[in-house]
Amino acid sequence: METDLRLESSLWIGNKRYRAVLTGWHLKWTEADKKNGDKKTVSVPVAEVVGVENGRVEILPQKSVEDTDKDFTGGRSRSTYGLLWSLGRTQFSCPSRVLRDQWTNHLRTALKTHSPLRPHRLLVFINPFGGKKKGREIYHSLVAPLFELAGISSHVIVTERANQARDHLLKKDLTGFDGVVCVGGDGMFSEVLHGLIGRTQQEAGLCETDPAVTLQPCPLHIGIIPAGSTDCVCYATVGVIDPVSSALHIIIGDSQPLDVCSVHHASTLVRYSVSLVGYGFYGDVLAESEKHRWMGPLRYDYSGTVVYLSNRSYAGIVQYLPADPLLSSPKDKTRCLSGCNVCSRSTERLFPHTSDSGSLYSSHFSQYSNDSEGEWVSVEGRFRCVSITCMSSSCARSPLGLSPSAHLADGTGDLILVWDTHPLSFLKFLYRHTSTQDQFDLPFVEVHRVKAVRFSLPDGREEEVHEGIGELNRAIGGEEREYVDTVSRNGSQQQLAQSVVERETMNEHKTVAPILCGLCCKKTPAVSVWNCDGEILPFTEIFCRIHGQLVRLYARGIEDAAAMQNCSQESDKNKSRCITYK
Ligand SMILES: Nc1ncnc2c1ncn2[C@@H]1O[C@H](COP(=O)(O)OP(=O)(O)OP(=O)(O)O)[C@@H](O)[C@H]1O
Ligand SMILES: CCCCCCCCCCCCC/C=C/[C@@H](O)[C@H](CO)NC(C)=O
Ligand SMILES: [Ca+2]
Repeated sequence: METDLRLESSLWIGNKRYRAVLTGWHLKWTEADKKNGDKKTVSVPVAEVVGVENGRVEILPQKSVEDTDKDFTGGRSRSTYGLLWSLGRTQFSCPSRVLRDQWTNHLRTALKTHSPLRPHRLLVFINPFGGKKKGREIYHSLVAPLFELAGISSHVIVTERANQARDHLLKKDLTGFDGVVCVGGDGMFSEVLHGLIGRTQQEAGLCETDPAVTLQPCPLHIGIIPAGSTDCVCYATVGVIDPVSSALHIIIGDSQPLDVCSVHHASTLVRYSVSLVGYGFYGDVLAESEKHRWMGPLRYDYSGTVVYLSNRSYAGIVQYLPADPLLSSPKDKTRCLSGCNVCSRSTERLFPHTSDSGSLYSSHFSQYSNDSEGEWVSVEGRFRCVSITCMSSSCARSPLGLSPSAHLADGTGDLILVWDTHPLSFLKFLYRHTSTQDQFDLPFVEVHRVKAVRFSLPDGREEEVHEGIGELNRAIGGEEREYVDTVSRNGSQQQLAQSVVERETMNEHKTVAPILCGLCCKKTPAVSVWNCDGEILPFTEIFCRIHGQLVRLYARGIEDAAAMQNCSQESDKNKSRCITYK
């Protein structure tokens, strides 16, 4: 294969002559008319070539093609500064048209051969109302031209309502698509996540509602073009919020597996999460921020302040199933970076090459109370917040995230327990998220690497929940119903998932009732709500299980930014070698 693709000839870039060689994995060109010691070589891995077109092509900001006989243009993804990528474009001139055609054909074949995960056809959902409402503009001006250069055909749907993307993925024909791209924020990603996981389980005949079932990993990749308010999933898997960098990761077919947490209540599936399942502070902030959506991304800062000042803590019982402490620890001060060893070893553990793949986990979860690999641990008390995160959950506000040493794809989540404490101590904890100071190095904070978590209220608290809701309903004239009514009325799992989401909207006043009581009626509520990747859950008592590597993103994890930055400070010669061979 390597020898079939090899091609070598003289090429011109501008008025300089180069000796160019395609070796299969790399395209290299070396200055031809200089003494050996002064010759510079540029080496581009074929895997990072975006596309090749005949003629002299300009791509951004607007595409233009000058159709010449002997020229071709190559686009490559290039690290401009640290984790930020841009499109590098080089126009080559050949001695003849025949040679030009040979170059473009060889390069295109090399792309197919050496980057098997490159998408050919993508389904794109744009949320026109996410973040600063720039989704459409971002896609059409920054992303579509790159997809076109890469020869990717995309079917674009601009959503007209919430949950349209999820419903489409659950019901419509997806034949021929290699991946699904969402242009929006974490909420839009969550829609795609639910649609794809649900569809995959439907087709595999698996019951999503049963937490003991080993779910089937999704065959389609997910790409995220960030255009939301927090864009935490993009930040934590790419390292920057930049639509062009994300588009380039999609084009070259980068593949990053991701753990997913399924959240259940009384034998029903409530939602999936990849980032934060948080009770207490983070739940309250979300509930408060929903009232101020009009503020855009600023609503979180405003609500964070309001909730902090209301100084709340909540009683609860947390039970958790610890992960194997020999594999990794949330306090080991490591970072999950591109090519992470802990995640790679987990791939072998999660998908062993046996005929009975997944058996380890299905047997492991068949009896929660009698687990053979570890014992459930139970703690009870008052908490400022209880958070479960499958990944670091880093974002612009908190560059190292909720749990800086969490792994994207190790099959575990980190449980962070913040016990009730003095308001200033809690502020210290929050503030440490914005710096490199260790937020776990505080006497009222615990962190555990876990496989499953159960949260329940101390005896008698459920009644207080209903009292709180009743109180508010009486105040606003709503009617009181049991949560579980709606759940038991639905037969199929898919209807169930949908009904839960729809019910959240319908009964929002009930789910946020305790919070509103706290803020408006100046009464500290007995219970908080759960924030599940930016959505409020309609239940307080939940069970969470982490499913290792259930989905794959078009991303490669965080590259070691320090190394990349050192790279960009080196000489040109070293720079190209460093970026190329890293
Ligand atoms: N056309 C639409 N009209 C109304 N809501 C929509 C539409 N399309 C998608 N949505 C919903 O909008 C919600 C928020 O969208 P999105 O996540 O893109 O932006 P965001 O909330 O600003 O960002 P983030 O989630 O990163 O904080 C999502 O939960 C999604 O279900
Ligand atoms: C006095 C300084 C206080 C600063 C407090 C900073 C705390 C930042 C922690 C940010 C964590 C973000 C976790 C991500 C959650 C997402 O899943 C979710 C959906 O987008 N976002 C939100 C805001 O709930
Ligand atoms: Ca994880």
